[in-house]
Amino acid sequence: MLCAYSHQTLSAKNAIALDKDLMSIGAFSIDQLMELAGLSVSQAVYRLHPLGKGKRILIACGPGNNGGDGLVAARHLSHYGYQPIIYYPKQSKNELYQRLVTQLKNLDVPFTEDFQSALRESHHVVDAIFGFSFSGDVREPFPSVIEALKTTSLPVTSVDAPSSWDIEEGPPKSGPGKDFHPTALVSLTAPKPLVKWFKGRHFLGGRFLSPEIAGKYNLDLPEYSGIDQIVELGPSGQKL
Ligand SMILES: NC(=O)C1=CN([C@@H]2O[C@H](COP(=O)(O)OP(=O)(O)OC[C@H]3O[C@@H](n4cnc5c(N)ncnc54)[C@H](O)[C@@H]3O)[C@@H](O)[C@H]2O)[C@@H](O)CC1
Ligand SMILES: [K+]
Repeated sequence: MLCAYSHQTLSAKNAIALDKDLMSIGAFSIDQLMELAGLSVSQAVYRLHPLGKGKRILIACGPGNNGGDGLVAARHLSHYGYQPIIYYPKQSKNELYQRLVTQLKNLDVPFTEDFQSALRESHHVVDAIFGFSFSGDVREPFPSVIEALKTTSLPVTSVDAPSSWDIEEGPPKSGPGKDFHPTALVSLTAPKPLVKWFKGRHFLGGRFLSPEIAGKYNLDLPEYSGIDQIVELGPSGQKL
């Protein structure tokens, strides 16, 4: 049964504030949060796209933490038996990301600079390009990548936000992201206001909220079951 409820979304401003609270009040390190976020994404891909549907998963990673979630998800997917391939054109020099890249190289996970060719050989795409800190027009080299995500016939799973969507206002009215509607979305911590415009399969992940922090942001979120790192929601964030 679907039942709508209030306070199920987090504005971009509150998502940033909550992220800081998780690291101060919550005493988490960014590595821990990214690991749990990426683990959630890997579980959503496994749920949506079991190994028998095809093993080649193209993971498009952006320059920030959304991209880091993609790198972590790729490592888990490799351990599950998938064959991830990474497109990561704007690599951060930050030590955290460099370690994530080394971990993937140690598993012989390939990196590519040719997104279009990799797309032709893949079975599923993970969009880990931009999350809650995206703003403005999409800058190079990502416009053609977003355009390809929009037109591909492959399923696309977006991490935290469909990349190029405004966190509050949803799909852009012009540019490469116009009419980009991914197959699935994994909202991290809590759905963002953009879910009002989302129509696909929707999961919540990032199982790290304490009652204190959830209460501070007045979040009324569903319970995770057993050892699951994800819980399925309605497209606009309703509890199922
Ligand atoms: N508390 C949470 O919910 C957590 C969130 N995490 C992830 O962190 C994400 C937010 O990470 P960040 O704040 O690093 O930001 P993002 O990863 O959303 O994006 C920031 C990067 O994108 C670039 N960028 C922004 N607008 C652009 C444009 N128009 N064209 C081209 N490049 C653009 C910025 O220069 C910056 O490098 C979340 O969406 C989520 O995926 C997790 O890693 C950890 C826990
Ligand atoms: K994304």
